[in-house]
Amino acid sequence: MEGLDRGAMVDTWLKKYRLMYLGAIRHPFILGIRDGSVDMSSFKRWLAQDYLFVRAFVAFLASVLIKAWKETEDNSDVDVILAGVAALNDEIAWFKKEASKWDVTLDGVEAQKINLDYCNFLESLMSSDISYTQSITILWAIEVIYQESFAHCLEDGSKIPDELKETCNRWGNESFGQYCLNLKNIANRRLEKASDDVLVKTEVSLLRILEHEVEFWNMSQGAS
Ligand SMILES: Cc1ncc(CN)c(N)n1
Repeated sequence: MEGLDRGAMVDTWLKKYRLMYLGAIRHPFILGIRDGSVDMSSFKRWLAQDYLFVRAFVAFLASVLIKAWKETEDNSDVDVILAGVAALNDEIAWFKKEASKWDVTLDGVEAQKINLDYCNFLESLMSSDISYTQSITILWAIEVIYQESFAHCLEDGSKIPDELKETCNRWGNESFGQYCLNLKNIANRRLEKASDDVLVKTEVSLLRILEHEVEFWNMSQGAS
């Protein structure tokens, strides 16, 4: 597409959809964690539903890993994604531990419709018809929304209850921030050389991710 600085496509999109992005990273659920006013039943609902989402996300991440292995020349992209797979392994263990701390049952918990819709969308992105460029950009978007949301909870002036600090650290810590930056750099590098068709498909799916993420927070606060 003419007139676009493709080297920083992701940044261009973040500017273009700034309000939607802010809706995802400054959602009232997150602001409630930051100022300590969060309703604990919402937090518990989020915990159980996010555990289910993360199990689907593992499969999505595996699909991105396979695409990176097939479509890149050296090992650097695969190594970045592999670090994400390792982190997700810890994340699953953390969800189980956190759930038992809050007396939340994970076995047999049913996904709510909003969660199911999101997981179905994620599954559609695992198809081999979806390019590596689109997949890695989507992976970055999903991760950076959590990273920016929870990092905000840790910024100056926050009043997070002690028992939620670990949750905020999980996604708000510096090394997760670096992982997101690595994903963003890969996405920008790929988008620079992408066809117009891939660019359009990626932009459309990015918008859908923003919508699903906002809906996910809404669901945590009781929307169905
Ligand atoms: C809904 C959602 N979005 C993103 C993430 C971060 N992996 C997550 N755990 N859950």
